[in-house]
Amino acid sequence: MPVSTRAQFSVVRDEPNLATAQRHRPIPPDQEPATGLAPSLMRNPHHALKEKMKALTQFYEQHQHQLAGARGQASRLQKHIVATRHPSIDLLDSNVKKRGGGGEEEAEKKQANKVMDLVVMKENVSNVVPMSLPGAAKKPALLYSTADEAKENMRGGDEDRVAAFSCPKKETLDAARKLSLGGPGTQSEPRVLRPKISTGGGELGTISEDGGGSRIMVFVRLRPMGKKEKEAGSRCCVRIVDRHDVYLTEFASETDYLRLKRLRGRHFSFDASFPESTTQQEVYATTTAELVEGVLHGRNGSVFCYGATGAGKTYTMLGTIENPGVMVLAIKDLFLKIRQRSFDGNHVVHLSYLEVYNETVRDLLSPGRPLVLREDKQGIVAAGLTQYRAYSTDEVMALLQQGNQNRTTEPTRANETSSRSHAILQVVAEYREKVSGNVINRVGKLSLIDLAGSERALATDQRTQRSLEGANINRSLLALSSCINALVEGKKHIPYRNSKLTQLLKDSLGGPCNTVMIANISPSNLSFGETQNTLHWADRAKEIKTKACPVNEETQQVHESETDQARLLLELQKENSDLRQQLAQQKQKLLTLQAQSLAANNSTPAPSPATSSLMSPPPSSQRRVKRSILSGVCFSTPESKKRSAGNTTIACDLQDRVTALEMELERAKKEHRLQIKQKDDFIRELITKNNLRPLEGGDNREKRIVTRASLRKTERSVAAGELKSPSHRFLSPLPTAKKRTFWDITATNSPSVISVNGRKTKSHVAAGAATTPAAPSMLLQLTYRCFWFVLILGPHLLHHVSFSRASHAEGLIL
Ligand SMILES: Nc1ncnc2c1ncn2[C@@H]1O[C@H](COP(=O)(O)OP(=O)(O)OP(=O)(O)O)[C@@H](O)[C@H]1O
Repeated sequence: MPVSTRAQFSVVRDEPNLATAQRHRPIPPDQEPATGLAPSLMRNPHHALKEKMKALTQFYEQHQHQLAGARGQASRLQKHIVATRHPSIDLLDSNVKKRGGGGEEEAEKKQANKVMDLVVMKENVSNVVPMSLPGAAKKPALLYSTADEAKENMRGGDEDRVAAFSCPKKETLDAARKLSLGGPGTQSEPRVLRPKISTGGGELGTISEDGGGSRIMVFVRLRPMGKKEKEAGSRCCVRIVDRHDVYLTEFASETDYLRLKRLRGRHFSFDASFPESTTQQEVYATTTAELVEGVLHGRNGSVFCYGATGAGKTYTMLGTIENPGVMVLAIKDLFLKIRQRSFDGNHVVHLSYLEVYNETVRDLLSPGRPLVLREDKQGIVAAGLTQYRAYSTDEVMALLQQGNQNRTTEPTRANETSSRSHAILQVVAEYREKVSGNVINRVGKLSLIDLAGSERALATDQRTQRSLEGANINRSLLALSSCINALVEGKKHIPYRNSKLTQLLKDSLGGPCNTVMIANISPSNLSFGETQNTLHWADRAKEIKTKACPVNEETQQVHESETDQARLLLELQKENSDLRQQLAQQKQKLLTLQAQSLAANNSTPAPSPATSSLMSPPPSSQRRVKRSILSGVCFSTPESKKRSAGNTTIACDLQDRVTALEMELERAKKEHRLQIKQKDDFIRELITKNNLRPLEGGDNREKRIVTRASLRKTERSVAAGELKSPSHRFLSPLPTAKKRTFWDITATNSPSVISVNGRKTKSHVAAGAATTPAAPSMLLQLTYRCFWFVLILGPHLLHHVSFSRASHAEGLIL
């Protein structure tokens, strides 16, 4: 075994004098060392080293043995933790897998590290120890500050005292945090486990049926990861378990070496939490359907979406054409149910839509001057706000669309179509329902609120206008947070007047109203601060109790005659709607036919500008058609009576136009035929005159003008005065004469330039025909054929025909 000189030297250093002596003189075997060292050692200094190595090996083996024992305990602990593990681990797993980091072994190692790190998470460790853990009852929970501390404690046999994750600790009188400020900085708050709030005997998550005092229902919706977020390499930091619990995990920054590989997180619990795959219909059914039912029973209801900018509030409330949101679905449901329940079909639905932008209230349905808020018996009202009466879902949709076009949206860094205002849609429904012989008049109000995004200035934009908007948005959300705090703490004074938004939300928050809050969150770890903030306030809002919601209804005694009348009215209404439907179908058919005929017309050669201007509808009607088509696509609602009526009007217009155009064409055809006849007569007359008058000069006598009329004359002579069929006119009048080809047309007999009576002129004069009446040139024949072809072709070539005829005749005359 090689012995290091240093080791050797160290021994020598222990016994310096002896070593020096040994080095210089040999020790006699019988001499005992006076130093107390073993003679063997004295004899062989390497021996001491061997002994030391042996001792070290033994110590090492012991240590290994202890380590193995500790590992066994750790793996047992790990198994237990995995069984009850925090979903954040799954999040981290998935993120690691996504990044494809390392092999299996490495992943296992990472997993072990993660488990350890999670164990030492201060944030998530609470003083609640799961009952399943041995010794849980007798031993207090542990808070390990470092991984080493945790390991040490485990080694000491305290591994069974490791706490599980639980709800975050919460102080009842929480320091007033402000809603809009977002960002981290809330990590070190002390938390206590909050007991679930009972809803007055009702199940958690239900709206009180008897209208008794209830609490705000709070739901959380997680949106899918955005494209930009994916591109920025963000990781998912939210996990929803059992559609109820939300686990939020903070990944330490890669540059934060102190907390590298550590996870911090929080756990929240809501009435329901929706993962990213949840459909709009599901969200509506869980959050708002019950509220709509309440409205139909005469109770007021409010739904508002809260969350950071770009978290999906507008998507949840409005949605898209393909996936309509809560507003659209609620209104559809409302109309459907009213129609089903209305005793006499005389329901009234009023609608108003406003926005709070930069602390001013504006009417979205008829934009104009800012509105002033006033408080009267009904609560806070915006003076001068337009109340539209809507008769159908489609009408509401159209108004909603109109309102949204007027809403202030601007692209920000966080969201390309960021809503810069809080929008409130209010629907007041009034109808009469017959319940056990009595007619009940019910009035309910539904408020649907899409708040502007809570944001930090950096998340949006630094430009002045955006900053101002952001400040105002934050101001109103700040006021909202103060109101929530005051309501939760049961204060007498609730500062509703701090902002326009809170004034308008007074009824929804602390008034007699069933209220639902939907907190929208993003899954990206880049939005961790905002998400945590949103969840914090959503969690806080759960504690707000609303006042008892009185039922707004009036019972009326109805006479039998009145019932009969109502029944008759309903029957008539039904019949009327059936007839309207039939009419709409008929008109639809008519429209299709007209479209087909228009298409057929369009497939013919393009008409002249004049004709096309005649045939095409005026631009205004074109626009109307386009708009109606667009509006038809807007929402996938049933055909509205109104729209079909509009379509029908357009169809009738089109029909009339087509008929007028057809008549005009017919008249033009007649006129044209008459003109041709007149011209033929005129030409014939000319020829007759020419034949009667002897031409000047001998050669010239033989010259004669070959016209269609003259040909006809020849034909007549050939057929012994019989009138030929028009097709016959195209035959050569002299079959015996040599047939000329197109190429026989030379400069001499070309109609292009010839001399008649000493004048150069363009004409179809057969100059070379000396003896016999010359056969018409090929060009002439072609012209005739073209002429008839054009004549037969119809009205669309009318102008061409007239032009060629005119020029032809002119040439002949000349
Ligand atoms: N559940 C969802 N499913 C699919 N896409 C969604 C979902 N939620 C939001 N989005 C998309 O995320 C983007 C931002 O959503 P949205 O405009 O609703 O955010 P916001 O919270 O209203 O923002 P702001 O407060 O700035 O108006 C949109 O492109 C939207 O289509």
